[in-house]
Order: sequence, then structure tokens, then C-alpha cells
Amino acid sequence: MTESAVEIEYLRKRYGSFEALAGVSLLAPKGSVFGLLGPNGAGKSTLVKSLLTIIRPTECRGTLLGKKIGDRATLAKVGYLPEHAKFPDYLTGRQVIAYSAGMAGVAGKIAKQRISRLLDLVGMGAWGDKRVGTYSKGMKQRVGLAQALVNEPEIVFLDEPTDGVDPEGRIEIRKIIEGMKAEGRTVFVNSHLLGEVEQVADQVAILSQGRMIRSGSISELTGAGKHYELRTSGPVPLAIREKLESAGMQVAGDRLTIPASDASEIQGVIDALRASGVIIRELKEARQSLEELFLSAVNSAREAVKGGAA
Ligand SMILES: Nc1ncnc2c1ncn2[C@@H]1O[C@H](COP(=O)(O)OP(=O)(O)OP(=O)(O)O)[C@@H](O)[C@H]1O
Repeated sequence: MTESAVEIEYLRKRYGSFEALAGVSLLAPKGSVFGLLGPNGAGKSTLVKSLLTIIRPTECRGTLLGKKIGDRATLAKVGYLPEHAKFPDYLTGRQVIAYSAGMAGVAGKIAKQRISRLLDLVGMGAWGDKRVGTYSKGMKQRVGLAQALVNEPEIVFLDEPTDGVDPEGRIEIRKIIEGMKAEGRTVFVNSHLLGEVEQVADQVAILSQGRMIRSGSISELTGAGKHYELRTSGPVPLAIREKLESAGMQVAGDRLTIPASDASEIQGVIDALRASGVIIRELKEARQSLEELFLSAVNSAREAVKGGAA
């Protein structure tokens, strides 16, 4: 059985009368990159802050690194980059990381060496002794990432780590996340940037309006929307087009979309087209992208909530 780094059996959080998390569960395997996705306001930060005891959940059952959520000692093994992390402008990047090191009980020569290594890791080696006030948003984010790693955490929570970072910096952050995973750490990433999460995460969960609406590996989730795209040398003749459409396929001019999970399921369509004299120019297997899945899942969850409220 896969060991879990985070196992939420049940988590509920109310802010006054507003239910930000309506009883969610989640499992993030140890050593994995886990992406928690959701539109703005879905409850992603609330979930992470509840796990880290930054806010008090209304009801919570589960474990973090095998210990009951809320266990203080476990938090020493955790790294955290908050969303919109802000550091004092008058400190240098090195001092920001040193501050986190101090709070984590990392001191002396070890701290000094580790801070320099982390500055290099996040591409801030040349900027470590300059003040945060002179940094761009992306540079502040890199320092935030470095301070999250200063205690060599077993699990690191990154809340929107690429916020304000340019495309080149995003690629570097992705590499850093991959590096953390290679070192055996669990990386829990909150993001609304689906393309990025798709490239780096092993498992994802989608949160919408405080409810968990999908979870699984990316291939499991996008595999449900597997289909084939076929192009013919000219428009599909009307007689065969009607038959294909009534069998659930989409036909647009010379393009056919055939829902099927396996190539064997489309052989009949190919035979029928060829028997009608249609020439096949191109055939390819396609999956629903994470973005398509996300949009359809979030929209149907919103409709369900509206329907329930009506
Ligand atoms: N302290 C608070 N008091 C009242 N409501 C809050 C508080 N913090 C968050 N909320 C509300 O709870 C909901 C979830 O917020 P949360 O920040 O967890 O969402 P999120 O998924 O992280 O979104 P974003 O990416 O925009 O930060 C939002 O509707 C937000 O307005």
C-alpha cells in the first residue's frame, strides 16, 4: 500500500456562516508531487492553512506525515511558501532565509552553507545580499521558495509558487520541484495554472466551492475523455455522416471525433468510411487536456450546486 504524506479523512472549515470547505477528503502519497487545483476562492489556501494549524478548522480528521493533523512536532518537518508571501523590504534575500532558518533551529555554519546553496538553487546567488525592496515579484517568489526549503522538509507546501514569475522562471521552478521529488520529498502545490501542474504533478485533486470534485493521477483523470480524431480527404458524405452522428460521433466537414478508449473500437468506423469511398488522411489518438477536464468538472459542479439550491 502506498504510504501517504497527507491523508485528510474529513475537513470542514466555516468562516462565520460561510462554508469554505464542506467536508473534503484527500490523499497525497509520500514522495509524490501533488497538485491541488481549483478556481479562485475554491478553498485551496484554506485547506493548506488548516493542515499547518495557521487557521483552526471547524472539523478535521486525518494525518500529516503519519501524525494527527495539528501535531506540533510534525510541523518541523514541513516547508511552506504562502500565497502572496511578503518579506520586509529592508532585509536582504539572505537575511529572509536566515530568519526562517533561525525559526527552524538551523544555525551556524550549516545554516550559512545551506542558505548559499538555496540561493543558488533558486537562481538568486548573485542577488542574495541585495535588499528585498529591490527585487521583482518573481525574485521575491524565488526567495520564498528557498526559505520554504531551509529546514530540509519532508513535505513542502507551495501555494501558487509561480505567481508573478516569468515563463523562464516558471520552468526553473518546475525543475526545482522535480529536484525536490528526486530527493524523496513530497511536494504539495496549490495552483490554478493547469498546464504547469499537468507537467509536474503525479496526482491531482480539483476543489470547487469547497468541495472535492475529482482526484486521481492525471492519466486516470484525462483518460476518461480519450478519443480519436480522424481527417478525411473531403467532407464526409451525408448518408454516412448521419449514421456516425447518431452513434455519438461528431462530424465537422472533413473532421471526425470518435469517443473510444481503445483503437479496436474504431475499426468499424474506418471500415464504414472506406466502404463509402472516403479516403482517410490522418488518424490520431487524443486525450482530454487537464484544462478541458478542469473546466467541465468545475462547470458541472457549479450547476449541481445551483440545482441543489434551487
Ligand atoms: N479569513 C477569512 N474570513 C472569511 N472568509 C474567508 C477567509 N479566508 C478565506 N475566506 C473565503 O473562503 C473562500 C476560500 O478561500 P481560499 O483563499 O481558501 O481560496 P483559494 O482556493 O486559495 O483561492 P485563491 O487562489 O483565490 O486564494 C473564499 O471565498 C474566501 O473569500
